[in-house]
Amino acid sequence: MDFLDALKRPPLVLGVDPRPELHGRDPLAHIRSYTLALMEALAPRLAAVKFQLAFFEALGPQGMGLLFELASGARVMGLPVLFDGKRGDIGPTAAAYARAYLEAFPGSGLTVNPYLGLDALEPFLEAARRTGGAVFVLVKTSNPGSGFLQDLPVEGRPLWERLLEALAALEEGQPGWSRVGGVVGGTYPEAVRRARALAPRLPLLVPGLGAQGGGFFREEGVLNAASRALYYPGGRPDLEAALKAAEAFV
Ligand SMILES: O=C(O)c1cc(=O)[nH]c(=O)n1[C@@H]1O[C@H](COP(=O)(O)O)[C@@H](O)[C@H]1O
Repeated sequence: MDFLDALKRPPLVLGVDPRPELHGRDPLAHIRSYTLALMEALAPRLAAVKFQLAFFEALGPQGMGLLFELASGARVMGLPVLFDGKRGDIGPTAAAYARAYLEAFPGSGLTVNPYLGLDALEPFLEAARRTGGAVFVLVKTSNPGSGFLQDLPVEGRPLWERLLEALAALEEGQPGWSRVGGVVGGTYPEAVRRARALAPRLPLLVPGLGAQGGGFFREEGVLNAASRALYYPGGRPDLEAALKAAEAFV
């Protein structure tokens, strides 16, 4: 499955960030059954499922096994899988991260961190080209302090805009959507619109919908991601409420 197919689906991404304390006495078993049921119920309304690696890593080795099972389940349901790991390192290590999450685990998209520079992004991009994947680079993140580095002026423009333009240049000359995307927080609506205008061929992952106060964007190529607002509507696992929440968005 090519991750870019996500862009032909409804523009909503289910974020899976499981908190074991909300899942009763056998949390892993409940996270497994709830997530599978939720993905199945929401599938026609979703572009993709985004698994936040930190929450699975925090569950230890069994959590990583569960991640593999749930990501495989999503693929069987025909849903593109995005791993949110915000990885980034020197070339050979970046290549190992890319092998891990775009090949060994059944993902086809991965979030990455651009702090090491464009050469360090290349192994991710190379893996994405080979596997039909996509790489989403942190551009303007949703958190209140993101401006400290990301808004720094560079030749009169915010750093994140310069980064976005450099990312757009990576896949120049290729037809269709780029395999490099940008992450722009929905808590900064002006930045989402500006990013859409500056890099029209880049898929944009826009997290922050709902719980962080971010809105829903209908611009082409925008994937709106919600974790708590969809996975724990009302603050707990609730299939019916999640379906209603998804219906309200899409
Ligand atoms: O890359 C991300 O997905 C991401 C980028 C960003 O700028 N802000 C952000 O919140 N995220 C992730 O999106 C999810 C947001 O969760 P909710 O606030 O519960 O919807 C978390 O998994 C975050 O790690």
